[in-house]
Amino acid sequence: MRLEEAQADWIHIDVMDGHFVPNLTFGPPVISAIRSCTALPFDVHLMIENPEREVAQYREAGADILTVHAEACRHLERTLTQIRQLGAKAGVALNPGTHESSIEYVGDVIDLVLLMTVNPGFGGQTFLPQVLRKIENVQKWLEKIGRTDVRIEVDGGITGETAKACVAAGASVLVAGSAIFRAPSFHAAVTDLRGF
Ligand SMILES: O=C(CO)[C@H](O)[C@H](O)COP(=O)(O)O
Ligand SMILES: [Co+2]
Repeated sequence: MRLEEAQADWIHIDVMDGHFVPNLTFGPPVISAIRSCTALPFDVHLMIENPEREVAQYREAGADILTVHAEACRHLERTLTQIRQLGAKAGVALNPGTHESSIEYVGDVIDLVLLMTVNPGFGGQTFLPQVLRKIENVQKWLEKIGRTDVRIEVDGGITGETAKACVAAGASVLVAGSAIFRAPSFHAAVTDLRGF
């Protein structure tokens, strides 16, 4: 697999339902079909309404990390606990316009915080620099509650330059779509991003 050769650490998979975001991708059958292609962890980003109804199917399909949007969950704590009970790592995602205080009371049941650095729905968008302050705030909050094991992931418009600023602010997982898939060499693109 080309992403393994490129030495990517995880495969980030964007699931969009056409309701939570104005775009539609695929569901568990496609994830299940590609599961046998690689042993790399599947980092599944669920941009779907009411994810609690579907997390078990995505886990069954091969997700290692399941990230749900705080904006899409009526009972966020319950959904994150449900993901952990399924044996997956639980991630919570925030849109650029959502304040970090919306995850203040779920600090005990998360393994990852995904901060969207574009409005979700499409690849190839421009990084929103105002999210850098949110990365710093989340990093400080995780330190305060003694959860420095929780990773901060950034997603959207990540390039060499924006990656550097995100890592300086506290991010440790970089999602890159266009920066890898539009590059002449996947390996060179991953190596570039790993430099930060
Ligand atoms: O969740 C996403 C969009 O909703 C994608 O993961 C993200 O946009 C990655 O693509 P790019 O690096 O091209 O911005
Ligand atoms: Co994503």
